[in-house]
Amino acid sequence: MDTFVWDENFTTGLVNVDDQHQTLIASFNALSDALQHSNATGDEQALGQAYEHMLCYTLYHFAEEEQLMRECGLDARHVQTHSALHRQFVEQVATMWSARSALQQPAQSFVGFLAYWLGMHILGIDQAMARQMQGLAQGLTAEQAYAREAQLHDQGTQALIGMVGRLYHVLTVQNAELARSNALLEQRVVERTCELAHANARLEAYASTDALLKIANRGCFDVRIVDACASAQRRGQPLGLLIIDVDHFKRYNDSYGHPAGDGCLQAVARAVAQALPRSTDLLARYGGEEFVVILYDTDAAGTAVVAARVVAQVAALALPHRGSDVAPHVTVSVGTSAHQQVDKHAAVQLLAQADAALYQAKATGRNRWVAG
Ligand SMILES: Nc1nc2c(ncn2[C@@H]2O[C@H](COP(=O)(O)OP(=O)(O)OP(=O)(O)O)[C@@H](O)[C@H]2O)c(=O)[nH]1
Repeated sequence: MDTFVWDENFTTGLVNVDDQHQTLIASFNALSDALQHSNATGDEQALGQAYEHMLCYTLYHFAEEEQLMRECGLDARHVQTHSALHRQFVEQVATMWSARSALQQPAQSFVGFLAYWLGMHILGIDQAMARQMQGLAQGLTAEQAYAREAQLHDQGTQALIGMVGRLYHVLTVQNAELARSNALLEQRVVERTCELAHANARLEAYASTDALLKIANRGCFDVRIVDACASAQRRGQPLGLLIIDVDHFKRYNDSYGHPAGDGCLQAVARAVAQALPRSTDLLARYGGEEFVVILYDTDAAGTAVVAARVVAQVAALALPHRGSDVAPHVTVSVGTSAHQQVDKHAAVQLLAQADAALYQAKATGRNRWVAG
């Protein structure tokens, strides 16, 4: 549907100018269609082409009109004002075009601006140009034609035309500013969302990490073991578990003091982490001096290998422990469990079995692992 409809009042009587106005209106209407179309389909390429075409033709028409005015010898004051309006239009249209993505209703705003501007321009200054050209043809001097044109309009009409022109200018500037502040606002929202996501991630990590040992805490383990069982069940994969307890740790604290005990736990956590073959395995602090490890896709044999490695790795630390009657250094006991086929009760069972095995490891001399 045509946005801008030709009206006989737009006829200036200058054949070339009228023809060009008709072509210009056709290019405005084509752009209007492309805007509506791109709204519905997102086809930016056709829209860009329609805009380029409209702009090129506008520039061509303005240049032709300005040349015609000079050739006819119109009064310089008119030529100057008229050319300034052309330049203003090109600036305004470019501003609106670049800001259109931030406008509430880009198609309506943009096309509305084109239609009203062109209407005002043809009815106003283009008709004034045509009348002055007629004046010249009738033998008036450029100055006389210009003066007669001024008399044609009462002061109220002149002021009104001037005001409408200024109104367009203000509107365009405001639209551009609105678009800029919208873009700024959007950017701020993106930045704040990003900061919030980082803060949430930090909070989540903080909430699921043991402050002393910097490994997963009990809460994290409780969630992960349920997930691990569900995943193993779904994929038909085995799942292994270790519970690790530092031997005679109370005596360690008693002998070396609580801060040294903290350091010992940190060293043990590092040693256990080194004994874990896969980055997907989860080491967590189960409580006090107890650790727990989830071994994904690991059967009983694999679990036994890891358990043996944990016991050896901690012993290899050779951390002196004068209170221990097991060895002169810090040792751990490990209870293991592994399910070949995981079902929905697996988490509770794996923990109970590993716990019972740990008890056995303690009861049978410590510094060892026992399979549950
Ligand atoms: N330094 C320190 N000690 C802790 C921490 N958490 C728990 N403990 C201590 O660890 C000790 C655990 O002692 P018990 O549960 O009796 O076990 P144990 O002495 O290791 O003896 P077994 O397990 O039988 O070998 C307690 O004295 C707790 O106070 C901690 O974060 N830092």
